[in-house]
Amino acid sequence: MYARFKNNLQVCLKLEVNALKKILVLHTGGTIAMSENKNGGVTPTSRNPLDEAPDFFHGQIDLQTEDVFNLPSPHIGPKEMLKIQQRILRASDQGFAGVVVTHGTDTLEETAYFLDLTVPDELPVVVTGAMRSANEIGSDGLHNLQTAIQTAASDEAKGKGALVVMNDEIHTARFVTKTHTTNVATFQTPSFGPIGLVTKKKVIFFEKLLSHSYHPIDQVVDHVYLIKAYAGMDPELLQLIDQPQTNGVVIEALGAGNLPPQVLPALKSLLDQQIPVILVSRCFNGIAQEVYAYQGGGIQLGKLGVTFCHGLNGQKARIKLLVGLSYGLKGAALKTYLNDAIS
Ligand SMILES: NC(=O)C[C@H](N)C(=O)O
Repeated sequence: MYARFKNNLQVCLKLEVNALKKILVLHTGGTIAMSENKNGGVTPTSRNPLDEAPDFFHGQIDLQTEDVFNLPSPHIGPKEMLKIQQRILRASDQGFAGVVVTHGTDTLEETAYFLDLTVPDELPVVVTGAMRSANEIGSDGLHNLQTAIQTAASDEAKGKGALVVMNDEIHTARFVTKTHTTNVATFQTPSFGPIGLVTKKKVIFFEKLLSHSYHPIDQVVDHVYLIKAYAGMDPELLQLIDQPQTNGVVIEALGAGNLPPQVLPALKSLLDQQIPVILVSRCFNGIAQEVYAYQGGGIQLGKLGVTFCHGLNGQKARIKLLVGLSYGLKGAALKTYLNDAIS
């Protein structure tokens, strides 16, 4: 379906590229590969809209395109993420200078962070998508694809971990999140902001990555859960996942990292069985920390053995827990791995 685009598109970065670079574009589906039908529903089409991509760069980038699969992103889970990662790991041996992944936006931040945690950062990986399908007015797919390729081809993109490029902004996969259901400016990085911009003339980075570790896993564990705390939280939620197959749980806690006291017995039962329990905040900004000393407060939770994961949102912390467990990390090593989100 993508063959014509794949084989014919010899594109070039019209701006600041010195040598011909080999960039791999991996399509995985999402709105960027969809069109609106006559009833107003947005669906994957038999002819992929990206086939219509113009020759943006006039032969100055050696661009190769492949379909990994064509799925709406709510159909994507860790097994599909692993498939994308395995293809990217092969790409570095095949002489590609960078990889762009097109992806549905609903779970884009999770796939992007999975790639950040499992691919070495010498190979730029840039994930992009679209909020408007190909035949909607103001469709953003081709523009995002173009700017993502520009970013992947930029020398500065190396050593930054996986990136998300949408709406002319460059964000780290680690912290970016989808903040709006439909707006094209949906991808934002709470607390920190973007680390770069794609302008009409060039790709500009204004932040450096301080540290990056990766774990090249080749399988993924399952039964890693994500639960959100709320006022009057029912302990039954935690009791329900108290099962032999449970590998770990992330809780989006209240405020700075606190839980209602009535869930403590169920929480303790999980911890007594060495099931890792990771705490993040349900707040949009800031980090979860051991601050409060009342019952259910962060200090008590820390003493019980809960792991605080600083700065990640719930869905990212779940991906990190899943990657750590899939790599075989346990006990103190797993705790350190999850603590270290910011640095
Ligand atoms: N804008 C999008 O891509 C949303 C779509 N539902 C998806 O994630 O596949």
